[in-house]
Amino acid sequence: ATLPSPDLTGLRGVLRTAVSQGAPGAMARLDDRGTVHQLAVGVADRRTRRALNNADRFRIGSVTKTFSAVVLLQLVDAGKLSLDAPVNRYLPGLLPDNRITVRHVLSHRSGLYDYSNDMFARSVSGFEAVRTKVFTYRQLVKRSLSHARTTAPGGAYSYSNTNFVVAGLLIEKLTGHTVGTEYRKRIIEPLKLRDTFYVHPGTALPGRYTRGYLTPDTSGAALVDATRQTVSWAQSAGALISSTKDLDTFLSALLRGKLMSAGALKQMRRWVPAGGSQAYGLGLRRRDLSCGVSVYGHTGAVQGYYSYAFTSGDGRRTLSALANSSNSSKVHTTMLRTLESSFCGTGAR
Ligand SMILES: CC1(C)S[C@@H]2[C@H](NC(=O)CCCC[C@H](NC(=O)C[NH3+])C(=O)[O-])C(=O)N2[C@H]1C(=O)[O-]
Repeated sequence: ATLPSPDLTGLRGVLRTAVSQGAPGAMARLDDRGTVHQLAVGVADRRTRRALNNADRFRIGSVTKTFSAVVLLQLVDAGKLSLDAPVNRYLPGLLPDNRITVRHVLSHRSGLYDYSNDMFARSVSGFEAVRTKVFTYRQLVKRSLSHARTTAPGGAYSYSNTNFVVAGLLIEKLTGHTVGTEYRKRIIEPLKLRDTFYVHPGTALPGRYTRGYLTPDTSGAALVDATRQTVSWAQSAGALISSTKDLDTFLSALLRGKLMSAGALKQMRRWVPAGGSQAYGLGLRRRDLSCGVSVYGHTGAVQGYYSYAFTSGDGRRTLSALANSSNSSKVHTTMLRTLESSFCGTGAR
């Protein structure tokens, strides 16, 4: 079915609203069957007042989870991994329950507690305590296992970064390489993603980038420049750097079946309810919009950066957006409306 025409006026209005709500800058790149629209409002740097531009790279947070899922599904295609095998078959003794499978982990149904809940209960001090730290995957899993599980294996969806730290451990065990190497070999180089990097444990963003600003919990307190960080608390769950252009390319290629077999993509698109108008597959979100259109991709929230990368079912219309702000439900809710303007057009409710 053909999509409604994009509402570019509405899209620009959404970005302007996000900036009026406290984001220093907001931008979006819409690729509609090869016709590209790039919009940006506000600044990349509050000190220099340099204007934000779609050429600016940024931290993509949990959009990284989709990259990690792609690597693992390619390993399924290669016969090196079974989605319904226990994680402990590949990583003996890692998890306290042999019933937790790879599929449970990739669909947030493992019951593994999300260690970041404790880590960032106080947003600024929690961030400052870890921003330059380097964790091992096993240290992060250990933090999770110090808490009770949230559900029995295969129970209801319960989002947890721990799941995609386990995904990183699986990638490194099954390939003998770092996740950075596997992202580069399997996704970045084949798709020519020139702005996409995995620099962990480095703290610098390569080349041209936007700074990111964490909103403190205390209303009216000064924004915290969160740009320099290792993102070691997330790694394979959230540490990639990319651009709106590269995310458009990645999500479109994914939904057009360019990154794995049709069978593996079908597995990735087996949905479980994820609250409201959302569903979750394997490292992939489905959002059902007001006009009845469903879009596929992921959102990201890492200190200083809210990111959004979604495509239509046929991968022909793709939107990536960024606000260089975080810890602001107002900005996040507003930025989600970029999807409505892009895929529902003026018919968005
Ligand atoms: C489910 C989400 C939104 S949260 C999850 C992951 N990001 C995190 O788990 C980091 C949370 C702390 C971020 C911080 N918030 C606080 O410190 C709050 N006390 C801020 O906003 O800067 C990511 O990315 N995911 C998003 C996703 O998957 O869409």
